Amino acid sequence: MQPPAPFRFLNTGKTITIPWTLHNDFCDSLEYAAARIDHHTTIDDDCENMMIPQFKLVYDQHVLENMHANTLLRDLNPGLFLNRRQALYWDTAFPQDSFHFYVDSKTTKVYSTIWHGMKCRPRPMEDLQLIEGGDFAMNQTHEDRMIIGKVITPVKSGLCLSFYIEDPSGATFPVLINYPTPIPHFSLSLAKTLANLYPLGSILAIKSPRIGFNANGGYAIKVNMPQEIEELHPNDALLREVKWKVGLNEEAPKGWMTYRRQGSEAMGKQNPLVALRFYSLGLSDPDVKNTPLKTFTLLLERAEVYDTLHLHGYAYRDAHRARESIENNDIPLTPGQNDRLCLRLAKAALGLRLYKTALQAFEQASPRSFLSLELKKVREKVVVRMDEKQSGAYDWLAIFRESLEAGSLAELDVPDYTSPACNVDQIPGSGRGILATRDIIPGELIMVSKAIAPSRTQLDAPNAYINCYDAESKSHVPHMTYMWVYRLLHKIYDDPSVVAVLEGFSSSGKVPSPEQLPQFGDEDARLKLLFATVPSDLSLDTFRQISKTNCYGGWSIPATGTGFDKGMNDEAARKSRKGVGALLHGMPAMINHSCWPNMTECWYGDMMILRASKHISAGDQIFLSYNRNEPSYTARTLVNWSFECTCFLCQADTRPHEDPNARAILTKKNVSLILSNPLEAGFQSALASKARHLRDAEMLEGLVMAMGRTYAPGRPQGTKGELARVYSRLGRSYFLAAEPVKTEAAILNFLTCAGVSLTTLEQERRIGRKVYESHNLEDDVILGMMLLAVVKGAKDMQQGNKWAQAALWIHNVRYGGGVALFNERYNNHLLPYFPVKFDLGE
Ligand SMILES: C[S@@+](CC[C@H](N)C(=O)[O-])C[C@H]1O[C@@H](n2cnc3c(N)ncnc32)[C@H](O)[C@@H]1O
Repeated sequence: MQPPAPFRFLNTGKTITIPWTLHNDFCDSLEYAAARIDHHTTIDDDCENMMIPQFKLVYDQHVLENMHANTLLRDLNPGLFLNRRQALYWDTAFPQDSFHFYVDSKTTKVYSTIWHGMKCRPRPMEDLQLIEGGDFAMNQTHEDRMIIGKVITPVKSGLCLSFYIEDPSGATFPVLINYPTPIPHFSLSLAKTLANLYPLGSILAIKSPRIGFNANGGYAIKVNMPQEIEELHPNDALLREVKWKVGLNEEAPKGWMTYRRQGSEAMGKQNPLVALRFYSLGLSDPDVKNTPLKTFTLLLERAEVYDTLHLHGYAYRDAHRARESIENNDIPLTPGQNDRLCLRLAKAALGLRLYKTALQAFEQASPRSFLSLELKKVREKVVVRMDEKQSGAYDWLAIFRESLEAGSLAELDVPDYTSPACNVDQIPGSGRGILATRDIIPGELIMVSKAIAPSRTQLDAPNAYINCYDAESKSHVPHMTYMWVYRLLHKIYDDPSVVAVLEGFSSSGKVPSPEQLPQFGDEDARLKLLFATVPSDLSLDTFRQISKTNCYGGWSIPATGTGFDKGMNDEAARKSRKGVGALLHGMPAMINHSCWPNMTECWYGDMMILRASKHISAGDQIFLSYNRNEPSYTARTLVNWSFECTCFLCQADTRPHEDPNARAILTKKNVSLILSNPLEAGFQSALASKARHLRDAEMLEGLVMAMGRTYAPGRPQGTKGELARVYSRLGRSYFLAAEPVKTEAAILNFLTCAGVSLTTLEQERRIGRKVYESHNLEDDVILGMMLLAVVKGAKDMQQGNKWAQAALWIHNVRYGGGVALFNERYNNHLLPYFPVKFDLGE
């Protein structure tokens, strides 16, 4: 009988030979995979161009998945394992495999994984049974087992981290680690770091291992999270009985001081991940385990590393264990040691936003220690945070600056806040929702909420597309969701109280009652949970449901407000904003949607801030727009919500005589004019080319007429968002063409169509401002008002100031922070272009 032809992997060109015994299964699998391909062709926005490779990988995945299920490794074709000699050869023969993790690549790489259930806590080694590699079955996660092996080849970092280990029986296995470090983006470019995390000769315990295929069609142990691997000290008690048949000599045991020094050197080189390895090795030294003061020292040092990595839960647990190791053995501490303990406890508690706990830590500190300055600084910050939590009076300018400093994945220690003016209640037809308990005015702060798990795919996995397949629900998991879940798992390991929050979300189709709301603010409960065993594991499917119904796509507030030069160019505006990614929030997830909302949201780093944008009466429901609160955002109507929106705007859109199609065609045809920037050649030359601006204006006036005819007669003026955009652009052309009267008319039309309601004379007298409330709080409304301020101010400075103050008011409703923040965002940008200095009041 002829052996079957090798199977060529579609995406790689690599081949494997299918043994006869499996040939029929294999062919069935192919058919099965082909039948399922349609199901897997939808991908998210980030990865449009990856359609075909992803498609092929899914195909491969199904083929492989169905091939050898439930078969023990020792029964499989041994040809698919490399022996030791081959493994070492692999290392030298393919040096080109050794490139940085993801980051060097110019093209997106597609990488497949199958995820079998989420482990919400790292498994302690005591719970696991030690077995040999041959006892594993294919494509199964061996929940209660672990395998021990020595690293016998240097680490290579291609699409995932890979190296070979040899188990005590002498069998070799490749190990593939998808994300080898606790914070995904740390995994990306640190080739040296990665090699140092798993050096030659180190002894690893791989917990709950799973056997799958590597890209060459051979077998490999697959690891998703770094917590699934633990390094053992050469003198570890577990190794006492282990007899190595062959293999490298393990790293000679070093004294604990050596590990400590190496840890501190790694920190000095700003390599916290390597430091973590050394401190952990030191801590697992049996000598250290028996000497409380050594344990204390190393734990505090490791806690500092965790703090640097923003893993405050781990930091707190280490500091707490350090304290216990001393207290349980009645060991006196020097004032210096005591204060280091207090500082570590307080910093970790601040990071976790456990302010009462942080204050308690300070109480133990001595008043005149060498750390007193640092302790004082941290204490002051804690006091400010407690105040904010109590009163809702935040220093937005300081928080804004902090969010910029901390970069695009800023994780701030700002407290959450929910105004007493609102309450969660059951809403017929839409589950839980939030009602106003009293009248609320525009600009009132309603909620502040830190994201539970921020994730940005561009940062967490640049140039990579992860094609994840959930083995439990047998379905494909979008890349964004996969990355978010990955981060969320780290958050759960760090702070298990997150699980309690997740359980409060409507994830299973049935909506929990308001009483089942997770307790977001209970510090004592959170502290207790930090030391509790997380009971349940959540399935990837549950995570996916939670992310689908409750995640917001956030944009952190940019350093500068949109000025005249940036205009309304969507693309430019998009680039200038920093996407925070998929964000899950606690309380804000209780808010229902309306395309005509009465609230506005913004983000400072991972903090979501919600303020009322309109007057809300007691008993009214408060709404957010899950899209953007700009009526001109036409994509709004294309979104396929899982519910029918019946808001004012959707009603207007579906009236008889509306012609949204004609409107969409007109917008599309003229998009380059509407979105063009009249300031392309700079402010001065733009002012000089009056004729060009008048030509633009003429075309825009024509567009206003044509667009106007697409709306049904009697449609409320404030819901004509597409028209608003045209008017806004028209206003800027007239402004540059030095046509003040026409500028004023165009901008006033823009504001009306954008949903800004201006005050009547009586209202203006009463509340002292030009704007009563506004549906649209985007930056171009602020810009429009500033232009109006300039043209009005040329004739009447008082009127000019009023419009400048209106712009400030809009800014303040959305972002808070008053004149100080407005100046910070506009002073180098918009205000210097104007011939007059406005009195912004306040
Ligand atoms: C972020 S949650 C809002 C809180 C949710 N009502 C609850 O009880 O947990 C989003 C979900 O609420 C429901 N929802 C939100 N806005 C709605 C609306 N305007 N009409 C009907 N259902 C809505 C939908 O089921 C949606 O998937």
